[in-house]
Amino acid sequence: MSRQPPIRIGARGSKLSLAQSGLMQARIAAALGAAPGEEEAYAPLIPIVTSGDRIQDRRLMEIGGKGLFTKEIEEALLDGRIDCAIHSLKDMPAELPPGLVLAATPEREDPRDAFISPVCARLEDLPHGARLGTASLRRQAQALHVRPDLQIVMLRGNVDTRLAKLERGEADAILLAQSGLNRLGLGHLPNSWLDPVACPPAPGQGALVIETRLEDVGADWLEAVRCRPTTICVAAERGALFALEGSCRTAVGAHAVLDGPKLSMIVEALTPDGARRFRRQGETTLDGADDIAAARALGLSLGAAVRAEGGDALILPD
Ligand SMILES: NCc1[nH]cc(CCC(=O)O)c1CC(=O)O
Repeated sequence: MSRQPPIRIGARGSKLSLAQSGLMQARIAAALGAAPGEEEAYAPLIPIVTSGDRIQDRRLMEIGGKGLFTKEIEEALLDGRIDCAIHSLKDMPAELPPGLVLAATPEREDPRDAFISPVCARLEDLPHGARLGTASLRRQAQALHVRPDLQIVMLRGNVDTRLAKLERGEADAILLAQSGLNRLGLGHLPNSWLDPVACPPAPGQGALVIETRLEDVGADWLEAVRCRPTTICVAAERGALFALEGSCRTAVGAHAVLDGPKLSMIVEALTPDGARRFRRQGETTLDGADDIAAARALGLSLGAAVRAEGGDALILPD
């Protein structure tokens, strides 16, 4: 017998995290049989502050990596204080603590990176030596690959903070995930988007994921929010991440698309300065037997090929 309501949802306090948790709260409550207005009774949001939320001024990788946004939430899950947590899939490390699982992935939002600038319409059009604000090693390397003249300025913080820094002139342009902007009601801000094949986004970008304890993975309410095509695509992308030992210290992009039974994907990794880029494209036809494993295998093999070619040059030294 799986857990009955209430299903307590652990939520970080950032605006984006609250927006994402709010979206999923409505879906989960509906799956549990809640009528409109009963969301808090069926699926209450439990606020949790993480170390990552408290530290805003240094690069993620310098302060301990992706795990900083998930550690306190995962402790609450393991202690039984909450029953699930909603994350951006791209923020999840390749491996989870024992006892926890990424239990369900709903429909993916727009996976692309968006370009926002008061100066010009596209990344390619930035003036020589312009300042691109980002704290993401992948965005830095991908931008420098096409525009080695650009100056990268560290622009960390949540979406609002980064937009405010752009407004104040701390950078000439920034790159942000379109999905996050959409969820915050700011989807109209970008001037243009990076092509996801030419410049693949982070593995899993645009997808949310529900993390639970292992024993709850079969619950009916989880089944109700799963999206099969998204699950297949992100299995491939996270396979590539795993093969590349992806962390905040490697610039890895992966983008998978499912068209009927045909799964195609592109994987790339770059040296942090963007000077060298290693890419593999591949596809497989899914036969319905174990599509998620087949998708992950495609990502693993393309990722391993990129890793073999790029070697240690792909990893940012300490
Ligand atoms: N690293 C920050 C982060 N984590 C998840 C998102 C939103 C994108 C998503 O849902 O994948 C963002 C903002 C951004 O990259 O612009």
